[in-house]
Amino acid sequence: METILEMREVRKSFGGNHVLKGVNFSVHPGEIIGYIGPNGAGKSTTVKIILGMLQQDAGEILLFGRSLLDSGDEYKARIGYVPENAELYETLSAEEYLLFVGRLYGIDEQIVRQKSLSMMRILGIDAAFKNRLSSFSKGMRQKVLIISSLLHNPDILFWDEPLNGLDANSVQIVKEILSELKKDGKTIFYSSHIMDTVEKLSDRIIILNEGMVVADGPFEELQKDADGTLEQLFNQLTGFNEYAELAADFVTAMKGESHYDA
Ligand SMILES: Nc1ncnc2c1ncn2[C@@H]1O[C@H](COP(=O)(O)OP(=O)(O)OP(=O)(O)O)[C@@H](O)[C@H]1O
Repeated sequence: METILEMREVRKSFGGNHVLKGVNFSVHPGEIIGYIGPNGAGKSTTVKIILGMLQQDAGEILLFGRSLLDSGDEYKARIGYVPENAELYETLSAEEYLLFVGRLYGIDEQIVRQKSLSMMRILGIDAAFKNRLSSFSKGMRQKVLIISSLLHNPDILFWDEPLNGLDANSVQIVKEILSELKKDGKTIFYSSHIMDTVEKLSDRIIILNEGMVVADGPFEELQKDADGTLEQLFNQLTGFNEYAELAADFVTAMKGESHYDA
């Protein structure tokens, strides 16, 4: 089957911290992939490597059929990225920020203004089009980031925690938008900690744990081994079953009754 993205034995360490220990997976055009794992598992690191923001120590990445090592920068015009913790230019208005992003992609100003305003209207934030981003709430900022990642009509989306800060209604819209984008032939690679969304939305789920892919398949297939929800499967595969004990320890620590020395 044709692939749009291939990770082959990708490794990355920060000092002595071995974050990616040989990551392998493939993504096919038009798939919605949920990339999940515990905090610090290396999800954002993986995406940053694919986007050329970090360099892997070893392994190969093929995007659009070419190794990233000899792809130059042009491939980035076909990618839409929502970073996990984006710094927006606070002093710019949403309009100015989106025009700035549009300019980076070489899109005509009038088209950017019209697209931005329409998308903002649909997401319910068009009244703030001319307001400074410093006045935007967390969810409003997230919506601006989502819009900015789509202005250039990319082929593949890398959305890191796209539902961050969104209210339940907005989550619903964004989920539907992802389904529409899929229908339009886009490939979507996203990470999220909201397990029931990942379970329902993803064609395939890739679970990263301790630097390795520990599960890769449609939920229905993964479920055969777990016989439960994605959350239960996630807990099982990441070896996490002592939450009750940890919660009790946490409250003990809060009261200053913990046995750990400073
Ligand atoms: N620039 C960096 N320098 C040093 N260590 C880093 C750097 N970026 C990431 N790390 C480390 O790499 C590990 C993986 O981080 P990463 O942000 O990829 O995790 P994640 O799976 O996206 O986590 P989360 O679910 O919390 O967002 C963490 O231990 C983190 O501290």
